[in-house]
Amino acid sequence: MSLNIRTRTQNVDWASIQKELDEIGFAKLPSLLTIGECASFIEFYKQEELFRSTVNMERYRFGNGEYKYFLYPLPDPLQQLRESLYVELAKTANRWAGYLNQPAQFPDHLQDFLKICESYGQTRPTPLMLKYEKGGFNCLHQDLYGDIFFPFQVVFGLNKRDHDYAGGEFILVEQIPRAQSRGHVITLEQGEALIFPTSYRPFFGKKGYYKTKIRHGVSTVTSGERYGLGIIFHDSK
Ligand SMILES: O=C(O)CCC(=O)C(=O)O
Ligand SMILES: [Fe+2]
Repeated sequence: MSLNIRTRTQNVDWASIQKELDEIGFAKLPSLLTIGECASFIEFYKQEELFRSTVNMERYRFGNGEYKYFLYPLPDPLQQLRESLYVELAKTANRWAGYLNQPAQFPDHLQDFLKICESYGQTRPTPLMLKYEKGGFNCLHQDLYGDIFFPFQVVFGLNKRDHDYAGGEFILVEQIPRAQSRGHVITLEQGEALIFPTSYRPFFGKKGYYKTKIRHGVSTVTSGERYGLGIIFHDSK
């Protein structure tokens, strides 16, 4: 039997992930979800009662595709992922705040961070699922839903690249002050995830650390259907 998701998350080599996050700002997680778990998330997508809203991306000119925000209570595997990933990433978030001479502001556990969100009127759940068909894409954006935001988010690939779909690479664009922007293209295998900055990262330059603004998106899906699971830690207004 496979270990529960919380234990699998704890067993990741976080020291090397932390190092990668410090060096390049983003890091891939090894497959945390089994193929069966990916399939059950794709099944969730059809169950309207699990979601609080559905967004047609074309309508808002966000891209071409559809996404749905989950309702509370989140499905158990998602709750486990959100809580256990938060514990590790809060360490990085506080370290990054230190690089930028800000106080450590992220509590050790998700439930305490969500209390801070609540005090700012951010109470609606933000974890989401996204679906793109041929021709689908997601414009470069940031997912900020109020004054409070957690500096990392995580996205999981739920189906098999170059089998269930083609194209649809994940894109990060880093806006470097007084310089040209840098793009990163990341492919996700089924069950793999990417940790990336929600808004900015501390970048070590000649005069110490400064912030580079980071936006993310998805390139055009050229065939098939691509499903993703996005874990955002701050709640929304
Ligand atoms: O579909 C994707 O991979 C993009 C996900 C995304 O924008 C998010 O998780 O915030
Ligand atoms: Fe996003």
